[in-house]
Amino acid sequence: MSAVDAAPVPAAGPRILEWNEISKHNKRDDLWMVIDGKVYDTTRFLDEHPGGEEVMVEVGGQDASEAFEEIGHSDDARDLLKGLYIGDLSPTAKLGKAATKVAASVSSGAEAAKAKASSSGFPFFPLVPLVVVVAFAVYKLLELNS
Ligand code: HEM
Repeated sequence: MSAVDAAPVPAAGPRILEWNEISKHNKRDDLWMVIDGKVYDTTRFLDEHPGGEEVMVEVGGQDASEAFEEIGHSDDARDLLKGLYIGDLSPTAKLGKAATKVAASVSSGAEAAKAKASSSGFPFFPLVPLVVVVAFAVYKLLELNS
């Protein structure tokens, strides 16, 4: 074997993966998942997972960050991830997720405000523009009087 053959393959940087590819790997015998923007091939690890196979298959081909964090996995579990790493989620896919999250939190905020308004028995929510108009009128009156 020549010296050239023995040389390590130069790192080409992480493999960038899109959801259309990742989502195909959602089966017991071919199972990927994304945790914090990194893609892991968990197929080999499946039958060793102390939490069982089922929970892993459920998040196969998807973003498992929340599920992974919710369990409160140990540092040992995080170390295991390194051996399963196969690439990074593409930056545009990450942005898409961030946008979805923002939209979801904005709408859930609005839903919460509505729920709050209706649960008090009085519809405060539609009154917001009225309050603004009244406040503006008072401000103008005070301005005229001064
Ligand atoms: C490749 C990703 C994962 C790895 C390397 C991993 C590793 C581990 C390890 C080492 C444990 C033993 C406890 C610990 O050390 O924290 C564990 C337990 C567990 N994991 Fe995972 N896990 C992964 C993904 C997931 C996902 C996605 C879920 C949920 C959907 C999950 C659910 C659980 C549950 C329920 C337990 C049992 C906790 C208990 O009985 O106390 N795991 N996992």
